[in-house]
Amino acid sequence: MQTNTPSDTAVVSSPSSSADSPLIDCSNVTRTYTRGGRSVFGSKRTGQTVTALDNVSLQIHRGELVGIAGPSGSGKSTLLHLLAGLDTPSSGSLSIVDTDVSNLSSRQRTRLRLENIGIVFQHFYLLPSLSARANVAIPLVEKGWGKRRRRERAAALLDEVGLGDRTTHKPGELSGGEQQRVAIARALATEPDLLIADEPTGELDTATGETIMGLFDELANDRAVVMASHDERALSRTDRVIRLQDGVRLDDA
Ligand SMILES: Nc1ncnc2c1ncn2[C@@H]1O[C@H](COP(=O)(O)OP(=O)(O)OP(=O)(O)O)[C@@H](O)[C@H]1O
Repeated sequence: MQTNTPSDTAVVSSPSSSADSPLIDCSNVTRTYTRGGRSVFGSKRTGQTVTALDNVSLQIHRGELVGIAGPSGSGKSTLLHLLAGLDTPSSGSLSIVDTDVSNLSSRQRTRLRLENIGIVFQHFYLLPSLSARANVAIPLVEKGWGKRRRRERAAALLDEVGLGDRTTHKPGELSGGEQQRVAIARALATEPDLLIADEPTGELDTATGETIMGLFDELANDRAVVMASHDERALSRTDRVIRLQDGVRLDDA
């Protein structure tokens, strides 16, 4: 388990933040990559430098279900990783849940994610040897909760996503849609304000994808849900879609 210094906990937003302020405030964000690390130089491709995101601005509020779309290589994952606090911009400003993430250390971003952000991936990433309930409880272990409290909370979350009768099943005994719902329940364990999902319906058949989108729609009532997707059917269920091409927002171009 990770121990946190006082400066780590200081990054967590205060509950006094305004209800109207955006959960995500991204202003003129650029992210460049180089093969050996990040670069401060370059536009588009210069030698080994790639501009994956180019001067992107957006705001996302509580209550919104927002899609991020674009062709392969357009910068969706790069943007999602920034919004999830997994990465920091090369330039520009990015605030997540009233916290300026631009200059946070990796440890401080870990803390921010644990307190405020749930993440769902295309491939679920459940631990195969653990029950659905134990998988959902993993973030609560990191938060230091006792076993009984963790089990109760995990069972309640599985009930919330319609898997109340599957708590002791292992991932291998569940369908793809059920596994994704376990992954969503796990992402919700710490009651995050922000749920980030990368291709959440990519592994699922159409009907199961629809079920997951219905769940996201409900979950966005009292938090923000942001999902990157190639799936136009899933994107049509969102409140709005931010479209990227070559790292640029199409509606800004
Ligand atoms: N770690 C990295 N190092 C170097 N270049 C990278 C890195 N990650 C992404 N890129 C490049 O940045 C650009 C955007 O990539 P990104 O993965 O964000 O696109 P994407 O829209 O998510 O694509 P896909 O739909 O195929 O997942 C691409 O040109 C990609 O090759």
